[in-house]
Amino acid sequence: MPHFENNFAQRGAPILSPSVTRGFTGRAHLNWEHVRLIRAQWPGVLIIKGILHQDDARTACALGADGIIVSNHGGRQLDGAIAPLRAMPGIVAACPDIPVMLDSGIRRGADVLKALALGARFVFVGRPFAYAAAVGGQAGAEHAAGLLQQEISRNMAMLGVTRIAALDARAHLVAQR
Ligand SMILES: Cc1cc2nc3c(=O)[nH]c(=O)nc-3n(C[C@H](O)[C@H](O)[C@H](O)COP(=O)(O)O)c2cc1C
Repeated sequence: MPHFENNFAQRGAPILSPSVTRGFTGRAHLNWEHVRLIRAQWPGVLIIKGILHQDDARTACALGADGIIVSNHGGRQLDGAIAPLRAMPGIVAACPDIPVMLDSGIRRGADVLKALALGARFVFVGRPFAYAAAVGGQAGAEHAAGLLQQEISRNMAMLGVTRIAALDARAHLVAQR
């Protein structure tokens, strides 16, 4: 089983153990210097997840991130954190040269289309697939993926869009003030 390796990595009980205790002993030591060190030591693709502010996005780009996932971790961490969809435009503008991706709260095909229209190159889905797998195993997850696919296709038809690349915020979204 994979182990959570957040902060101070310690091998221990697997994530599914009922007796697992996760070590979040102090986070004050974490800063962008760690990203710089990781970038220097890791020659592979480096994606930074959890960015919600364009200044952080700019820093991540400057430090050599290959991609960003705009995410509030499914709204499970900082209560009141903004929705990734709201942060997207500023972050896409701040990082024009790397893929900007998004997760958190994607539940329907229309949510996927909104994220793509705002400039997301990929959209990820967490709990819906976890729930589907819990209920129906692989068939459940495939069913959930199929539902999303159908909704995306149907909504694109209703928008009059035939290609994902044709999605555009100005044409297909209305800004709320
Ligand atoms: C049970 C659970 C554990 C998670 N643990 C982590 C984690 O350790 N690190 C992290 O970056 N995100 C974590 N996430 C957040 C997911 O990676 C993802 O951002 C989120 O589920 C996406 O939102 P959604 O579930 O609304 O689709 C976790 C999510 C769930 C449901």
